[in-house]
Amino acid sequence: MQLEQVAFRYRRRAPWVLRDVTLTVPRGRVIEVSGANGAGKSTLLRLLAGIVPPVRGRVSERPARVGYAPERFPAAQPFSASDYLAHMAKIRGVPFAGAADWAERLGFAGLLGTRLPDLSKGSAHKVGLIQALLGSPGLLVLDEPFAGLDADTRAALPLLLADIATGGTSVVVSDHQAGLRELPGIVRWQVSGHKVTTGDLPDEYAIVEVTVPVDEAGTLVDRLTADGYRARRR
Ligand SMILES: Nc1ncnc2c1ncn2[C@@H]1O[C@H](COP(=O)(O)OP(=O)(O)OP(=O)(O)O)[C@@H](O)[C@H]1O
Repeated sequence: MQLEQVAFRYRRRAPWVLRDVTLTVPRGRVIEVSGANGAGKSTLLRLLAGIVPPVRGRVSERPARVGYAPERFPAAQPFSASDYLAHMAKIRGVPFAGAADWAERLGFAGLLGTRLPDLSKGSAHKVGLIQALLGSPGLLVLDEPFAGLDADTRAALPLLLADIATGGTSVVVSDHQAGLRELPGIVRWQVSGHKVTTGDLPDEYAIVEVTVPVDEAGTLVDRLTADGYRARRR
């Protein structure tokens, strides 16, 4: 999936939130989107998920099935969690059993019969996550998924997301709480100054991995740095 020269603002003549955003969403990776409050992270996520269309530019090759969990789950709805999820599964044409599996993995199984307005904030948030995960989306977009989660679920979520990415899904996550900090292979995007910095290398650069004895690592990094290369010890 690609964004080409995408620009977005919420109203005509309002300030641009994002401008000239050109990027490729890698398949099968977890992508962490960070940036200051109000930088435009949620806006970028809405553009990726197709909740809002770009004002300028083009979004192409979005996977057919997209899962999206907004920052705040709208819990003021007169259904039980399981009725709500069964309804969402039906809309997407996927079996409800998937919702029950995710509920189990997120420690929510015992609350499926609870009415949405009676759920705690964190539990309601889990319903938002479960509905996004339904039906194996090719693109999974989660806005602040760690917010309000209990310690066990917070600890489990990074590996669960990595697992989903392994199946080929692009998992895009905005995260103020550094919940994904330790995840190996994570792709990092930074939103600031209306732009998105992806850290992608320009075509004329390559990454070379070198294995050296531990006691030579520091010297090698210093030498490469002195020679003008970007080197870091892993
Ligand atoms: N529905 C909306 N209508 C008008 N302006 C909006 C709307 N949503 C966001 N904005 C504005 O767009 C800008 C970017 O907001 P956005 O929510 O994308 O930032 P963010 O990086 O996700 O912030 P935070 O870290 O606080 O969640 C802000 O100036 C915000 O006021």
